[in-house]
Amino acid sequence: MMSMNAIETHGLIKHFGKRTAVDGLTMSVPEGSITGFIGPNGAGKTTTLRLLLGLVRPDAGSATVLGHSLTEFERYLPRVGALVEAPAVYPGLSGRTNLEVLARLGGHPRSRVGEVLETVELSDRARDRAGTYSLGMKQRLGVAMALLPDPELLILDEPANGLDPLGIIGMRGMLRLLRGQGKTILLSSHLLGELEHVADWLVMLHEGKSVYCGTARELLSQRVELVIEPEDDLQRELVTRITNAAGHAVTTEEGALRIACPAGFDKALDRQARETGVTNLTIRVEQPSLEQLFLALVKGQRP
Ligand SMILES: Nc1ncnc2c1ncn2[C@@H]1O[C@H](COP(=O)(O)OP(=O)(O)OP(=O)(O)O)[C@@H](O)[C@H]1O
Repeated sequence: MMSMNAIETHGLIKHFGKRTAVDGLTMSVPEGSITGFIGPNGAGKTTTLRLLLGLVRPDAGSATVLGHSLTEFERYLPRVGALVEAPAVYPGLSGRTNLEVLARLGGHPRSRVGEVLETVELSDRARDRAGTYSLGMKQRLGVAMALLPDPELLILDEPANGLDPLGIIGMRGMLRLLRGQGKTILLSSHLLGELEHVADWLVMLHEGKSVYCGTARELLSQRVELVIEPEDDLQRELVTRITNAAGHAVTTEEGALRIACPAGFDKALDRQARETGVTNLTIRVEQPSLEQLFLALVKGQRP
C-alpha cells in the first residue's frame, strides 16, 4: 500500500438540517496505531465513524480508508471491522452460536469463532446465553463480532462506555493484543482519561473540527500545568499579570493558581517575577491530564 495512513480525511463536512455535525474535519490515523478519537458528547465522533463506514454520505470533503476513497466503500469495507451501533445479538442464543450464525452469514471460516472468543477472553462463557452476559461481556462479544472477518482496521465507537475500571483495563489489554497482531484500531471516547494509557495517536474533536491530531506522547510532553500557592495578594496579582500577558489563562483552585501552558513557561515566569523583586515563588510543574489538555486546546492555546 502506498499510504502509511489507514485513514485520512480532508475537510470532511456533514450537516443534519441546520446542524453541522462534522465541520471541515482533516485528520489521519497511522497504520498500526491505536488511535484515540476523543471529544465531548456531540462533538461529531459517531457521525465521523459512520461517514468512514459508508453509512452516511459527506456533504463536502474527501477521505480515504485503507487507500480507497470513501466513494469506493465496497473496496475497503471487507477489510474493516466495526462496532458502531449496538450489534444485533440474539439474547436466547449463546455467545458462540451468535458468532457461528454471523460467521456463516459472512462466509467466514468456522474456526474464526474460537479464535475471536480467545482474543476477547470470552471462551469460558461462550456457551452461556448472551442475554445473561454482563455489560463488559456484551461489549466483548460485540468486538468479537467485528473481528470475525480478521479486519486490518477496527473501528470501535465508545467501546468502554459503561464499563467498570476492571472492564476498562481488560479492554485496554485486548486493544494492545490486537495492535500486536498488526491491526489499526480507531476508537472513540468522550471520557478522555480512558485513552490516556492506551492510545499512541490522538485525534481530539471539538464541534466537528480537529483541535489536535498527533502522537499522544508529543501532546502530553509539550504541555504542562503549573501550580503556584502564592504567599500574598502581591504574588497572586503578579503571577496572574505575567501569565495573562503571555497569553495563558490562570484558574484558581482551593487558593492555588493553576496555569496550563507550554513546557518551559515556568522558567519564564520565575525570571520575570525575579525581575520585579519577587524571588521566593514556588512553582510546581505537573503533567496535565488529557482532559485539561483538551480544555486548553479548545480555549485556543495550541501547544
Ligand atoms: N441522524 C441525525 N440527525 C440529526 N442530527 C444528528 C444526527 N446524527 C447526529 N446528529 C447531531 O450531530 C451532532 C454530532 O453528533 P455525534 O453523535 O456525531 O456526536 P458524538 O461526538 O458521537 O457524541 P456522543 O459522545 O454523545 O456520542 C449532534 O449535535 C447530534 O445531535
